[in-house]
Amino acid sequence: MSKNIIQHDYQVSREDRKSKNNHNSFLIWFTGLSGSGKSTIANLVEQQLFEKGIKTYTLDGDNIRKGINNDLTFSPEDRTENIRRIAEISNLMIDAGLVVLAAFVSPYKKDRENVKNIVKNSNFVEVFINTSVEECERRDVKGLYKKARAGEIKNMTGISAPYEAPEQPDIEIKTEEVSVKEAVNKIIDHITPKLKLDNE
Ligand SMILES: Nc1ncnc2c1ncn2[C@@H]1O[C@H](COP(=O)(O)OS(=O)(=O)O)[C@@H](OP(=O)(O)O)[C@H]1O
Ligand SMILES: Nc1ncnc2c1ncn2[C@@H]1O[C@H](COP(=O)(O)OP(=O)(O)O)[C@@H](O)[C@H]1O
Repeated sequence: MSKNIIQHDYQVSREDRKSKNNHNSFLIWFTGLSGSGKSTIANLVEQQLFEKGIKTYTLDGDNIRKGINNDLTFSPEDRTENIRRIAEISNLMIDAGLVVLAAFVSPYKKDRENVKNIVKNSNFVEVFINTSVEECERRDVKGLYKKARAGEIKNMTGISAPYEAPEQPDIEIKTEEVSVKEAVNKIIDHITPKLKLDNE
């Protein structure tokens, strides 16, 4: 089927959009357990970028799993499809000239590798929000761990489903050791050089 799909080249290119925005576009991918701190940190990173005039957009479970991916469960296969679609959406947004922040548990290494392949290595910054399951369970922001322990939620990452930690993330944040502010600063410091256009 795909052999009959012929890509149309449009006159306004990704490069044109980047130079109009005066910054590069890429994907900052936050992975970690539920309650690890992905949304808290991504939200503050986006605010700082936004205030500097950077064009951003954040994708997270709320706007994706309630919308375009509302047909998907937490089975391994559906998580893979969830992450694949998010990667494709991110790729379009990168094309549109945005700095995309994506905050998903994304527990499988092969799925995160697939994201990197879809958006291309140079457009992918992996941020591992490394918080122990004990701490996430203690925080239990949404009461999900309690439900998982009671057997009301199956496939709960960290309890009854695996989390494959990144081995060489671009950035690792141990939230039990650093404050939210320190975490945000570390990420901003890492991505600031990446924002600069190559011809500057
Ligand atoms: N079984 C199970 N395991 C993990 N998480 C669960 C589960 N059921 C519901 N939730 C809630 O869904 C959010 C995770 O969705 P994601 O799309 O990020 O998951 S995944 O990347 O497809 O694994 C996750 O959001 P965050 O807490 O923001 O990570 C949870 O609120
Ligand atoms: N250093 C830290 N970094 C991020 N979150 C932290 C930190 N210390 C405590 N928290 C708290 O942990 C919780 C993380 O929740 P959330 O950001 O929704 O996680 P996730 O998006 O990974 O599910 C928040 O209540 C946040 O205030």
